[in-house]
Amino acid sequence: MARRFLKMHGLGNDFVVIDARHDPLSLTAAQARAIGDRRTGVGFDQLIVLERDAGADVFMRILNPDGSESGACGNATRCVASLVAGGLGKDDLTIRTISGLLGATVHANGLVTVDMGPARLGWQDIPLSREEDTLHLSAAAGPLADAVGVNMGNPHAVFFVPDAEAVDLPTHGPVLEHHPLFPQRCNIEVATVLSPTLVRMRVWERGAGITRACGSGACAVGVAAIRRGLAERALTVRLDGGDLHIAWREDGHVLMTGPVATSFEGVLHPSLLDERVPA
Ligand SMILES: N[C@H](CCC[C@H](N)C(=O)O)C(=O)O
Repeated sequence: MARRFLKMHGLGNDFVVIDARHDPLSLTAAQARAIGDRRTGVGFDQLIVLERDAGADVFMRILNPDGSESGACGNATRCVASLVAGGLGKDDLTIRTISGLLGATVHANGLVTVDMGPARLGWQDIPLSREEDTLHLSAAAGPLADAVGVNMGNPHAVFFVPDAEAVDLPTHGPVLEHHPLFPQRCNIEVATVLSPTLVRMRVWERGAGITRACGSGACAVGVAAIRRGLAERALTVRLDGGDLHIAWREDGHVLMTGPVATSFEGVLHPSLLDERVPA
């Protein structure tokens, strides 16, 4: 069966969004990988499937290009909020993920704020494979060491470095993503504090590799910088694709504000959804 989709992005972190609220769709990991191939499929950093939810305006399922599922995607949550708000004719929304219920507000200027929920900081929350102080993780690769662990609905390890531009992420990112300290693998951020209100970051995403932006990663970087005493509770995080504004409230919730964009709409050819498609 052919399926309509939207291509959306937040700061160049791009998504195939399939609205399955009226026509349920259950995708296998192999189907997600097929759609995600940038030459033989459509290509995406994350595949988002919208479903109906009895207790929220919408449920969003988040799949990586390797077919794995994630509990959070900050940039896609902004895109989904903007899309669903338009359809429902309201600016304040609730969005459920497998990690919980999020609140979002679409502002008159088009920017969207998502309450990404509380940052979870215990070693079991990240999760780690053994008890460790999440302010100083033991996982290391090349020059990268002494990370801060943060769970934003998905796992993150933030490495502060003198110059984030100089880090060889294609080499060290996958080693750290698969480090034995992280039983569910990990999203890896390298960050340089430019001032107490401005942090530069680059990301190696679990299941996706280098992307131009990662919203949950920007939240994790903000929280990590604040925990280390390097930043104020409201700051700008500068990603390859642009800036996100992050605020860590006293109650633990992390607010993320940034832009959304729609680039095109299309129809998936039925062969991409064929179960026999090679993985
Ligand atoms: N790009 C997303 C994160 C995707 C997370 C995914 N790579 C994982 O946790 O496996 C964001 O804006 O937050």
